[in-house]
Amino acid sequence: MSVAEIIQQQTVVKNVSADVVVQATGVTKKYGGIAALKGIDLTIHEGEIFGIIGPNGAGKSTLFDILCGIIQPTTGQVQLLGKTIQGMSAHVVARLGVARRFQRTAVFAEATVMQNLLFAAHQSFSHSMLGRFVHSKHWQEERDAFFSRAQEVLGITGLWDDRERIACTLAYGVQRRLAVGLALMPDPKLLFLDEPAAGMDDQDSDSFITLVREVAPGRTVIIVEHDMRVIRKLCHRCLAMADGRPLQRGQPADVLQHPDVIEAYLGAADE
Ligand SMILES: Nc1ncnc2c1ncn2[C@@H]1O[C@H](COP(=O)(O)OP(=O)(O)OP(=O)(O)O)[C@@H](O)[C@H]1O
Repeated sequence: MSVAEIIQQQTVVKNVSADVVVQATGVTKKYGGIAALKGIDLTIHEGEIFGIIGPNGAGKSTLFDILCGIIQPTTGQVQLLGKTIQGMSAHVVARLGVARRFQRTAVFAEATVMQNLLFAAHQSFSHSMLGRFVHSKHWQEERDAFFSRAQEVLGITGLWDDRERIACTLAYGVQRRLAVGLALMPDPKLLFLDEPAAGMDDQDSDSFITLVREVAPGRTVIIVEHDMRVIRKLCHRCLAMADGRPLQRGQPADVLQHPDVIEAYLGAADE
């Protein structure tokens, strides 16, 4: 069975099991006089790899930041994994099982790959410094758990042989792999990837697509991406935006050839 057939089949399965993981209703965002989002409704189901696309200034990053709780909408509501996230700090949202891989490479440059993963794990520590002394047995158990999780993530991301290498000495594509590894440390149910393929050549982006496919089972993945090749190959569905509004949504092949979407990209290119 071809990859396209597998994705097609997965899409059909997803439509049957309609467990909603992300629900945004009437989301708007104003920055002073600028309306970055003008009313977005969005439903994403468990297990989907969902893309958000659109020309520069369409509002993708603003929507993405709102969906993962980094910024609050001006009006409207967002539910993640069944919980309304209004008023929650990004840290509390993360505890729901949400992880974000940032647009920048986002690794600790002078630390080894393994140290990077362990730092990422410590950021999600359930004990404060005082708590670590009071619950030292639990802390040690947690630390051991982080170490085994880091080993798992090294395997998943194909970074085992690089585990003792200093992050800044890794090739660009490998650093990006590590950045995904950091986001995978808490084993999130919902994984947000912000322009993961930016700056990659076709070979790196193909290997990145394979990685995301491998880590996707059991999670929902949301990607903002300019590279339409990645969207086409990876996503089950996508939302195309323009000027703060939804333009089209559906399977990438249909959305990308829709005249309104083509027009939005051409219009942006003319500006
Ligand atoms: N912090 C901010 N303050 C003021 N205006 C903002 C801010 N963030 C975004 N905007 C404006 O909101 C609109 C949408 O921006 P946003 O970054 O969400 O678009 P985008 O689709 O992600 O664009 P790009 O692909 O270039 O990153 C733009 O007009 C932008 O200038």
